[in-house]
Amino acid sequence: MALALKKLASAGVAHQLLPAAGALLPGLGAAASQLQARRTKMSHSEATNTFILEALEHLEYPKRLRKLLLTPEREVAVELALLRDNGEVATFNAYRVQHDNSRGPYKGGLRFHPQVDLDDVRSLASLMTWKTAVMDIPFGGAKGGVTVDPNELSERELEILTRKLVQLEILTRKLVQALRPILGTYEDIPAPDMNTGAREMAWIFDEYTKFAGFSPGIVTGKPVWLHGSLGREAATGRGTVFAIRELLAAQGLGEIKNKSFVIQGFGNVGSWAAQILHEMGGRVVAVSDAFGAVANEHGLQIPDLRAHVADRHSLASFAGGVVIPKESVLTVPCDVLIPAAIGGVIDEDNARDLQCKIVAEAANGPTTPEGDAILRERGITVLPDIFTNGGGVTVSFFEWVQNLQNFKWSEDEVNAKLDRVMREAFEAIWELHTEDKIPLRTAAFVKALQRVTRARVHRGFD
Ligand SMILES: NC(=O)C1=CN([C@@H]2O[C@H](COP(=O)(O)OP(=O)(O)OC[C@H]3O[C@@H](n4cnc5c(N)ncnc54)[C@H](O)[C@@H]3O)[C@@H](O)[C@H]2O)C=CC1
Ligand SMILES: O=C(O)CCC(=O)C(=O)O
Repeated sequence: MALALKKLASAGVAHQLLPAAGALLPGLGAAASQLQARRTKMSHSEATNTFILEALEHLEYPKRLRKLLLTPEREVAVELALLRDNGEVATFNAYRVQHDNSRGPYKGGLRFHPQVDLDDVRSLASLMTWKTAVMDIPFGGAKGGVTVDPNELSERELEILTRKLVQLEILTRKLVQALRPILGTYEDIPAPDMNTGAREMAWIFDEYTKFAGFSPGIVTGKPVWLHGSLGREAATGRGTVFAIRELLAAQGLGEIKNKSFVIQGFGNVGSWAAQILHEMGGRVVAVSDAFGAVANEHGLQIPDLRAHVADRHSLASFAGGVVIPKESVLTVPCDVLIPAAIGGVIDEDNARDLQCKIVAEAANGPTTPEGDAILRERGITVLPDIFTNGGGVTVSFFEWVQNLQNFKWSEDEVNAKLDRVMREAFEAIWELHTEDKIPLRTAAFVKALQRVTRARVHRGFD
């Protein structure tokens, strides 16, 4: 605690915060443990707030800041109507939550998933605030989502839905904020997340450009031939691998070569992480997606598996491995387990069954607070999501910078810059972790809270 406060003081903030130290956040520890003690499952945002509250116990911040840090600045919910190919009208709920912009424009992905709801998006938006702060890139945090299963929409309908989302967001925010649209190159910049990618980002760019004129920086993760950045598609997976490499070195466990990995989720993040681990000599012994799982204790031939899936074959029909139940993938023995799909998959029901030394959270929010407590107890190191998957938003930042400059960096340049950002972020949280003897997740939240609070306090509250 002392160290964290000392660091805050050296950042020139403590003098503004410490006078209120008498008004320490009372009951924070109690609140966190009450939440943990609840028998019913926490919502996604309760889970995220539990981690924030735990980190706040290491920072003597005045109570008045607590609500500011825990709750989003703006939430917009819209209903999108879509004329289906069969002539019927369907409606979909969509959300954009802007959590914090103390350090820069709101930034965060847009997810199309049947389980999306406001609480989910709220939690993901908060994680973006802490992620951009841990990575030390000048953005805030936001997230968007549409409650839809894109597999049930034709390609034509999906495009219409995306266009409507942008139009309705701008329209709704204009209504709420009188003339000030909430999306903007310097306001709120969406990006890919689950079930969205370069195709959807191209539609968003095109649609927004109709309102505001040529605006490549309005969205990141665009196709490379349409103002996207080289390296963005692979960036989250690549950053995850860099994060694991740093941890292995810091723990004296050696290199990625010959280590074994299991990956849940074989979409953008999971498949790129698998590819890069494979190129570095790692053995990916099992992978799963929403429909099945495949394993090979000698290591799957990842380039062949990626080609197999790209050819629209099911993952489980890959001949180079054996089919296993997809639920069992988390408990396959390995050095490093990489959840790279949905949230809340490691919980109190399965955390005792994991057979890995490290969990590298490529997904957002894959571990519940209850699951996290069990992993800590078992001595399994968790590389937290707000650092591990920060490579995506980091290269989004690079894409945005290139767009602002109308300039293009080489892929090597992008990857080298990503490597440096990941290393510096790791060093910062590793230092707190070792000096203050706190888990890496808590260290990451403490570092992020310090950076966000410092910016907010120095900007003032008027
Ligand atoms: N795309 C990006 O740049 C970033 C993504 N993330 C996070 O990474 C995770 C994955 O995102 P993407 O790869 O972009 O999504 P994606 O849509 O490309 O792929 C998701 C994968 O997860 C699988 N999946 C879904 N439900 C599953 C389940 N219940 N069990 C096993 N597999 C399941 C899908 O079949 C698919 O293979 C998400 O949590 C996302 O928020 C985080 C940072 C950036
Ligand atoms: O690339 C971005 O701006 C954000 C990606 C994202 O949604 C995430 O990191 O969770």
